[in-house]
Amino acid sequence: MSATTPKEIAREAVRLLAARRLPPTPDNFQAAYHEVAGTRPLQPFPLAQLRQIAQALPERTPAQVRFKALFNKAVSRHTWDDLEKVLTQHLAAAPAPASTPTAAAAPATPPAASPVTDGPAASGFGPSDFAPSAFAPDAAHAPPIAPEIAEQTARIIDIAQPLVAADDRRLHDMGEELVRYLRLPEHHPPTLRRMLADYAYRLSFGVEEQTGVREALLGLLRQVFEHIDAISPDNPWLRQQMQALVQAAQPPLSQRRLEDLQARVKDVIVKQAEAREQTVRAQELMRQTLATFLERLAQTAASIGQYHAEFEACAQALERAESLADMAPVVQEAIQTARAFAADTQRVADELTDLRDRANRAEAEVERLRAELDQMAELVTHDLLTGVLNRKGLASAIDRETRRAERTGTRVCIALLDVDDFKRLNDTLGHLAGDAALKHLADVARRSLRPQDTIGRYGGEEFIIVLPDTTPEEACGVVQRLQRDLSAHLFLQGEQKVLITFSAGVTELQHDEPVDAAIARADAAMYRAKRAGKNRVMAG
Ligand SMILES: Nc1nc2c(ncn2[C@@H]2O[C@H](COP(=O)(O)OP(=O)(O)OP(=O)(O)O)[C@@H](O)[C@H]2O)c(=O)[nH]1
Repeated sequence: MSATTPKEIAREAVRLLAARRLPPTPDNFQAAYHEVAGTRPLQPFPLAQLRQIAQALPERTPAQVRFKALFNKAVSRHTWDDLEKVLTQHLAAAPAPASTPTAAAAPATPPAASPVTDGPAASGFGPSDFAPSAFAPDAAHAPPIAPEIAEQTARIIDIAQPLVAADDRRLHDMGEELVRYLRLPEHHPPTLRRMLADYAYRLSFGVEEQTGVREALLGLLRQVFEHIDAISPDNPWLRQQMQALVQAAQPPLSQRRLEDLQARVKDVIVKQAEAREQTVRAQELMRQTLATFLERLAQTAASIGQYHAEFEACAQALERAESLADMAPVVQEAIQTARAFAADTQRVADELTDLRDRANRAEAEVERLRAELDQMAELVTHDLLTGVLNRKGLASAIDRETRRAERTGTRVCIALLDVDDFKRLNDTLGHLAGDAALKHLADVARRSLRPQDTIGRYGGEEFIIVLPDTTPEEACGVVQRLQRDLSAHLFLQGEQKVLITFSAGVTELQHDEPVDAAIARADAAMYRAKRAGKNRVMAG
C-alpha cells in the first residue's frame, strides 16, 4: 500500500529510518519523508558550498575560464537547471582525457576546447574582468580571427606601446600579453575579444591622461612665451617672434609643429644673446669713455688754473721789478713754469691719445662682435618679414622630410611659388605695400596649407612649399587650393583690395638627387606656368 496522506507518509518515513538504522534527525526524517512521498526536498540552495567549488575550478585554458564563468553565472542565479546544463555541456565538449593536448602540440584543436598555456590566467586578467557578453553562446562560437588580422593587430599594439604605455606599467603588461596571445597559432575568439576590450578600456584612460599632460605642457609653454614677450618690449623683432611662438604653441600639436617651435626658440635665443651682448658692450664702452673724459677734464681744468695763477704771479713780480737783477729770477721762474706747463700738457695729450687708442680698440672689438653676431644670425631659420622659414630653415625642413620619406617609404613634393607682377605692385603701391603683400601671402598660406606642409621664403617674392607624403597630383591640388584661398582673401591696402596671384612649379623630390636639382626643376615648371599666362600651377 502506498502512503497518500501526510500522516501515512510520515509513518512510512519513520519505518524507513528504523529499517535503515538511521537516527531520526530532522534532516534524515525530511529526506525519508520526500523519498516516501516521491517529492524533492525543499532544501535551501547551497550557495556558499557551490561558490567554494567555483573558486577551486581551474582556469588554465580558455575553455576552463569559460566554464567557470558559466558555472558562476548559474550559481548566482540559484538555478539547478542551469547548473546541470552547464555541467553536461562542458563535459560533453571536453576532449577525452587521453588526448588532452597542449597548445604547442595540438594547434589543430578547435579553439573552444584548445588549452592555451599563455591564456587569461597567465595574463592576470581575473574572472572579474570578463564582460558577460563574452560568454553568450554566439560569442563562444564566433568565427576564428584570420592570422594576418591578428598579426596586424599585434603590430599596431607593438608600435603604439612605447607611446601609450610608457607611463602605465599595467597597460604595458596588458599590451605585451595581448601581443603574445595574438601571435599564438590559434585564438579563442571570446577570450581575444575580452582581452582587446580590456586593453582598449585601459588605453582610453592612458590616452586621456596623455592628452591632458600635453595640453598642460602647451599651456605652460604659452605662459612662458607670453612672459618673455612682456619683458622684452623694446625689441620689435623679438616681440614678433614671441607672438609667433605663442601662436605656434596652440593645439593641436604635431611633431612638425614642435620642430618649428624648436627652430623659432633657437632664433629667439640667438637674437636675445645678440641684443644682450651689444647692450653690455656699448654700456661698458660708454661708461669707460665718459669716466676718463671727466677725469681728464677736471685735471686739465685744475692744472690750467694752477699755471694761470703762477703766470699771474710772475707777471705781477715783473711789474714790481725795478732792475734787471730783480727781473732775472722772475723770468727764470716763468720759464720753469712754462716748462712744467708744457710737460703737463704733453702728459695730458699723451693720456688723451692713449684714451683715444683704447676707444679705437673698443670700437674694433664691438665691430668684431658685430661680425660674429652676424655669423650667429645666420643660424636664424625664420624670415623676418613674413615669419615663415627662411632659406636656411627651408633647407633643413626639406632635409628632414626627405629622410622621413626614406624611412617611411613615402613621397615628398616641393612647390616653388613666384608672385605675379610683383614689380608692378611695388611700383604702383610702394615697397612697403609690397612687403605687406608678401606677409599677406604667407599668412593665407599658413592657414590654407595642411598641417604637415611647410612654407618658407626662398628669396624675394619666391616661396617654397614642402609637401610630405604627397604625389605630384595631390601637391598640385594643394597649391591650387592656396590660389583659390588667395583669391578669396584679397590683400587690403588701405581702402584698396588687391588680388595677389602667383605661378607655381611642382616637382617630386627624387631619392639621392641634390635638392638644388629638384628646385631647378620646380623653377623651370614655374616659368612654364608664367609663360602660359601666370596664376597657374605646372608639374615638372
Ligand atoms: N616690396 C618688396 N619687393 C621685393 C622684395 N623682394 C623682391 N622684391 C621685388 O620684387 C620684384 C620682382 O620683379 P620681377 O622679378 O621683375 O618679377 P615680377 O614683376 O613679379 O614679374 P613676373 O615674375 O614675371 O610675374 C622686384 O622689383 C624686386 O625688387 C621684398 O622683400 N619686398
